[in-house]
Amino acid sequence: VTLAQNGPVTLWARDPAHAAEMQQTRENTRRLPGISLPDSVTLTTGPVPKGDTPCLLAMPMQTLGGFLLEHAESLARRPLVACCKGMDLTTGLGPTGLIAQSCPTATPAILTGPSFARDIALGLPTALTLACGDDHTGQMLQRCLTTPTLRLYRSTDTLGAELGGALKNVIAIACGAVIGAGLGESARAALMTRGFAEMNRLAHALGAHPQTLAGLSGFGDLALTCTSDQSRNYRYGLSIGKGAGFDPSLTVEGSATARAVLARARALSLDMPITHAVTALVTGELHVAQAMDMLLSRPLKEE
Ligand SMILES: NC(=O)C1=CN([C@@H]2O[C@H](COP(=O)(O)OP(=O)(O)OC[C@H]3O[C@@H](n4cnc5c(N)ncnc54)[C@H](O)[C@@H]3O)[C@@H](O)[C@H]2O)C=CC1
Ligand SMILES: O=C(CO)COP(=O)(O)O
Repeated sequence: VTLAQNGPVTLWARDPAHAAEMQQTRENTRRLPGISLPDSVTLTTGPVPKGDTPCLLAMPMQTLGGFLLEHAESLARRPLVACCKGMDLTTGLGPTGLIAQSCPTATPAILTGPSFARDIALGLPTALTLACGDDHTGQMLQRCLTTPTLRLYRSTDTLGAELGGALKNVIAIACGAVIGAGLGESARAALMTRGFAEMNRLAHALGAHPQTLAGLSGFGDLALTCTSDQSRNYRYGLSIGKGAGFDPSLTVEGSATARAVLARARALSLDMPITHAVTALVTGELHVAQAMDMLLSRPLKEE
């Protein structure tokens, strides 16, 4: 919706019936009700159109690998901008890592940072990170994808940018759980801060630039997602804390990502206690009180 201000946009959808419905109503009533699709958005379905124009890949993380393999021919030799946040359970890779593996002739990039889809579509001011290892392509993407209300900052650190977006969702589930369980805002601040330390520990071990985590894609998105009940990850955590049900059709990236991150951390002998606690919460191994006991009873250490 926001990119349509810059020129024509083709919106590809995998479900022909849904594409036809969006074409007719000019609205995505399932995912973004109340927002009109501008006239410059054209709906398409079937094979992804070939070409050399950038493609934005906006789908849940655990479906990205299958999508890349299925459409590899159409996606070759063009910039592919991942919009998803997470770590693939099968490979332990983030979105740009998966793109590099599955579409080796494409140029991987990632668009990430603090932003709710509805805020962007409503034209509310938003700032994001656009990371691309090839800075020439990154500059082109920054120009093409910036709109009057969406301001993009450029980076070449795709690994750091994608780790920030993946890891903040895990911490947001933890924050939702403590608020839902009535454990207080001081506990949430502690989780956000120690969660950020955990994010930095993994990012450093994997070779990300330390400054990237301090930017929009790391600290910025952590601040938004851990404090807003617009966030599905935070709301999922709230439901765990309250012992309430949660709509399973909603995309909650932090749940699978917590498990994928824990597996990578273990392989690197890294201590990630909050990720461990969130994994135990989402798999039902521990209740919130037990997870909190586990965190509080750890040996005392330097900050
Ligand atoms: N909604 C938001 O505010 C934001 C979402 N994101 C990220 O964007 C990614 C997608 O999230 P949302 O769009 O919110 O989820 P959503 O659940 O609203 O929509 C997911 C879309 O992906 C499609 N999809 C599902 N499986 C697919 C497959 N196998 N192949 C192709 N398409 C498939 C669905 O039909 C649906 O249109 C997530 O990684 C999320 O973290 C990032 C920033 C903001
Ligand atoms: O990534 C987001 C905000 O930057 C969206 O958060 P949720 O996926 O938790 O809704």
